[in-house]
Amino acid sequence: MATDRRPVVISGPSGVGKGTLFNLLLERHPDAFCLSVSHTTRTPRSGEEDGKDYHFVQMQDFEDLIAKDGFVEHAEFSGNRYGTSKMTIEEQTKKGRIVLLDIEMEGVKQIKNSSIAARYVFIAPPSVQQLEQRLRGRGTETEASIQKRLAQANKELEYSQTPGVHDLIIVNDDLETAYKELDAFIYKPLEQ
Ligand SMILES: Nc1ncnc2c1ncn2[C@@H]1O[C@H](COP(=O)(O)OP(=O)(O)OP(=O)(O)O)[C@@H](O)[C@H]1O
Repeated sequence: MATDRRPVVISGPSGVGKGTLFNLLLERHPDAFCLSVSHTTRTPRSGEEDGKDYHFVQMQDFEDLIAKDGFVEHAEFSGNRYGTSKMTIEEQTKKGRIVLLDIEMEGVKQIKNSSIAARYVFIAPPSVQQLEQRLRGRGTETEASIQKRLAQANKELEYSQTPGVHDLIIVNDDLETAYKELDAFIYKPLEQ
């Protein structure tokens, strides 16, 4: 069991392999982790479940929660709001699970300014060219979306160079090697 129970914030450019690494952690340590479920004001897509994929809420409820300082981070994308509530993190941590958060750069900045004590891992690609290959290989993005993600990736990579932001930067070149580094970091004994 991990002795350091703080939530683990994992960030990195789209397509770098965050989802793949999360899935490996969940698969290899059943019951040890949980993915933080975000709040959103967008309407559910077919197949999405309230409380599992997202907590689907009305705009007014979302704004009330902001006013009560209930979010560790929140942001707006294409007219919809998304956020991670403090209560979600606290409830899961109380249940004995280590909360894994998949958060983009602006959210990382907000969590660092919040009252939540977390650990920060950045996943970097071996190169921007390889990142582009992975995004294309995944087959989920349009050309415009790929270009948008690559432009954003450059900003994320630049920010990741800021000293003191991340506790660990992992280059996801060979997947198994990257996984081992992440696992070792999470299970590293708590520093006295
Ligand atoms: N080490 C690796 N070597 C080669 N391919 C990889 C590696 N890690 C992940 N991939 C592949 O790269 C693609 C992108 O990975 P993934 O979907 O996990 O990225 P992500 O960071 O979660 O992206 P997003 O933020 O857009 O959700 C997938 O097709 C995945 O199988």
